Amino acid sequence: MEAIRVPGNFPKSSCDLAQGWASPQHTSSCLRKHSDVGTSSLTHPLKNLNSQSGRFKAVFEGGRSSQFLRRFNRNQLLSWDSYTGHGGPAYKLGAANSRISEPEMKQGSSGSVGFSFERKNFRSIASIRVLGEHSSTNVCKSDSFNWVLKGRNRFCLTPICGVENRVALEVVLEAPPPNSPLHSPEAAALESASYLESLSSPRAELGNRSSKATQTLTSLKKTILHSSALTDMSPFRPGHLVECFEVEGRRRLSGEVNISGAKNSALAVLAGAICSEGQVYLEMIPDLHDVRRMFQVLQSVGVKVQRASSGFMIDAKDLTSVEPCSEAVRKLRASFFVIGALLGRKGEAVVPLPGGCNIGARPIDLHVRGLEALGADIEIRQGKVFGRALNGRNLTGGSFFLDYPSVGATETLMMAAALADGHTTLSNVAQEPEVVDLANFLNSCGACIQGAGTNTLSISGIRKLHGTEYCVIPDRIEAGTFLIAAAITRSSISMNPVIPKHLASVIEKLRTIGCQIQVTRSDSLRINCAEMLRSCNVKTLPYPGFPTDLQPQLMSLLTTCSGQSVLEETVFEGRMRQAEELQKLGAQIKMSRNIAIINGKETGSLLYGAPVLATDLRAGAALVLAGLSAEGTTYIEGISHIDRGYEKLDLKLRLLGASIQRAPCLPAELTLE
Ligand SMILES: CC(=O)N[C@H]1[C@@H](OP(=O)(O)OP(=O)(O)OC[C@H]2O[C@@H](n3ccc(=O)[nH]c3=O)[C@H](O)[C@@H]2O)O[C@H](CO)[C@@H](O)[C@@H]1O
Ligand SMILES: C=C(OP(=O)(O)O)C(=O)O
Repeated sequence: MEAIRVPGNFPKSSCDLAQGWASPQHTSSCLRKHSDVGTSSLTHPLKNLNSQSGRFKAVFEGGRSSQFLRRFNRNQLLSWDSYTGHGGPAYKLGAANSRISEPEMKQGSSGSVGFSFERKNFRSIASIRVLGEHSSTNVCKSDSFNWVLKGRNRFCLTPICGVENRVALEVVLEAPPPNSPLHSPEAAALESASYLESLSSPRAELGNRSSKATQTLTSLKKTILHSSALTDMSPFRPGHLVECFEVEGRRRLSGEVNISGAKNSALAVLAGAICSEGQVYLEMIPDLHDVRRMFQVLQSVGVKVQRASSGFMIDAKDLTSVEPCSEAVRKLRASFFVIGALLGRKGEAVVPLPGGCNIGARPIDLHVRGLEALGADIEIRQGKVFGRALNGRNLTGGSFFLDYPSVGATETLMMAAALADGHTTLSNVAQEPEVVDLANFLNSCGACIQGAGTNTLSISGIRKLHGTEYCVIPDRIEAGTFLIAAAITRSSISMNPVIPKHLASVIEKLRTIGCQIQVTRSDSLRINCAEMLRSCNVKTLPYPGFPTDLQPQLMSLLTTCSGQSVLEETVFEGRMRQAEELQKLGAQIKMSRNIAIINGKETGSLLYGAPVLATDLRAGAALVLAGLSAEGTTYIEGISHIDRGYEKLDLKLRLLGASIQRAPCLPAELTLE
């Protein structure tokens, strides 16, 4: 491999800080102030490199000055792409480091530079390694830099340790052989990295999610982004290069993590917005693939969706169709719940059978039978559910007992009954916080729903619902995932906003195994974990029992606890597929149907990094957590599942000090060849 050294020469006094680390603001001002210093030059002409040579190494010294990078640019092979000293691309691209606390991230970030590699010399970037080096008296650690692939031949590098007087970076680029998949047009899949990083605008990035919807509807009418930009999807195609998470384990986490709005509430409330004929302003809507797909579902029946202020404005006044887009519906479970709202509003609906996590059969019989009890005629053919009010106009109130307290069926029927003629009683309903959130939302639109949070709902139908402003609850499953992340890494972290009551069963189990959890404010939690945690037995149940959506993550944790744990999944029959993947990391798990017997030995098992596959959303989260604890590197494929339901999981973990990156990888079926 050829190496090019690029020396920089920056005066020491200007940017030094006593501790060797600066706040981003300080770094930024240093960068601006001294952009005219530095005498970088190429000691080896890059242009002499043979484009076929495969890889080269470039070493930058003193590389924290934009000017320095501009000069580097003039050597033609690297072209300066973007630079900001304060709150610009570094922020937007999600550059993060454990040493930058979240409030600092909000205000600005250290300098970020984008590099473009001209294609005449390098066809594409296969991988980048950024290495820190000792320089002068300061130590620059390798995790003091962050990089993001921005496409086939562009990447963005962010030196977090901008205060270092003399910094050396080593960037290794590999130009793959001409027949590599990277050279095919499909290499555009690499751009998914930048897509994922750019999912939210800088303002939305870890922003103040706890703020309530305070703006008036009038001011919110000044929307800032049109809806077409809200539903862009990643260009993944089967068989092409995909992203995986690369997790370096055995690092402690610290700091505070910001919890997003609840996925399952947001999706239900978005479906519920169809019930309203007024303008609905929603806050705490997380930026997730599932939410974007839900926007597509709404838009396909004529609902207007616009980003407004820090939330979204939804206008379902003029519905143009009762048949939502099949492609979007088939990608998530909650999309199906719109059938209740459409039948309620229009007296008819045609909704494809839904998708969602592959965790069991997931029938819709309770939805169907419940709708029939409300006066709908339902027929299922060609993968679609055709429903219409028997009287040709509206649904009518009725009584229905759910054989199982299904979350989705309760939500579907609540929406339908809210608009039906007359009174409805639903018994043995789900009591999950997301069900209560939907009821609160519909009531804020003028619906009359009583009993949410108990096992019986009493609903008086109201023909027309009005607009509202509503803030979705924080995601208890995301919060639970971070609690377990702290436990599996034996760390101490805080989180906010949360509703501690929603996590009661989870907190209780974590305390049983030895974690200390304090409710520090009404909406904040802190967890401290000792080195030795002990086993426990857990069974998933409908709320307020232990949530099935945290079972896979808990399984990862229990593999590291001393003694034998028995974990039973009772909600979904196929939700322990992560066990097989955890075994690849060395976990001692014996499966018997839906029961996992986990042996953590006397001192708890040590996991070892390996390539694994996320088979669904929470299984993916479980593997990330296991990777955080494992010795070595864990590569997690199938992370599109994780992006369905976690808002920037990797960025949030990095902010806590984890080493987790998105990296391009060949999907399993290609690597088998
Ligand atoms: C988008 C959303 O909110 N998803 C959540 C919702 O899924 P979802 O609403 O699909 O889950 P349900 O509560 O409906 O499912 C629970 C059980 O009931 C069964 N069932 C369900 C409906 C039906 O008509 N017939 C039937 O037999 C299911 O197969 C499953 O075994 O609740 C689950 C249980 O808390 C969570 O894991 C999901 O994250
Ligand atoms: C199972 C889940 O989601 P969905 O119901 O959307 O598949 C989940 O959130 O864990």
